[in-house]
Amino acid sequence: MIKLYSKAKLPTLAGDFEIYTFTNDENKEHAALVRGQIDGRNDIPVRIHSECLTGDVFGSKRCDCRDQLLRSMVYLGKQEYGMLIYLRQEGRGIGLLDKIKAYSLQEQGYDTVEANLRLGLPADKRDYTFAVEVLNYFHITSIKLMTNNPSKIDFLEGNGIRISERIPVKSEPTPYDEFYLDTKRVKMGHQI
Ligand SMILES: Nc1nc2c(ncn2[C@@H]2O[C@H](COP(=O)(O)OP(=O)(O)OP(=O)(O)O)[C@@H](O)[C@H]2O)c(=O)[nH]1
Ligand SMILES: [Zn+2]
Repeated sequence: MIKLYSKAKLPTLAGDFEIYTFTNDENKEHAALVRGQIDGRNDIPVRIHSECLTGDVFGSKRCDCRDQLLRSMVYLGKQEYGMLIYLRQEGRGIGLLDKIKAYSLQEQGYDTVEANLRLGLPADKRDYTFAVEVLNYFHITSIKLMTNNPSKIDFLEGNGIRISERIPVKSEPTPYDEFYLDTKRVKMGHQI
């Protein structure tokens, strides 16, 4: 169960948000960026973003994470109501240390899925329970989810959150992430 820990105003390059932090069973420093008075307000746009230090912070070209994060924030910054939930589950949940190991295997020709499996780790180890609990905290039962990932939709729908609409999150492919995006589409079912 989560419990509100702290909140404060957070003006950003993409607009004004409020940042909420919660204590949680995993003891992870997840956060939610909120726009407007969203309590009990259904069908607001929500982005659930998984941490990518290399992309989100350093601007790595190996993935489209930063592009998706910035585009989501710019979109949300223009809405009256909305939320971005930022989950600290780096590397699809395997953590930064093993993600970089997986990158090194990808340099030997494995794709993003094969590299995880070769390390004896699941292709995707993520869990969206915290996001469901944040939505419950705000008494929201139905959202417009900003994603291309069908398994995220399945998880939320399996946990009491209706997805009334899917808002695609586009990113501009580059020569560096073409193969990665292709693998996401072919092996992980992403609608890109
Ligand atoms: N293990 C591993 N993780 C990666 C790799 N590239 C990106 N990631 C992680 O993948 C996560 C983002 O997942 P994506 O598949 O890009 O997007 P998504 O959240 O599933 O789907 P969208 O909602 O459509 O963005 C972040 O946690 C990144 O750190 C990689 O090659 N290996
Ligand atoms: Zn990334």
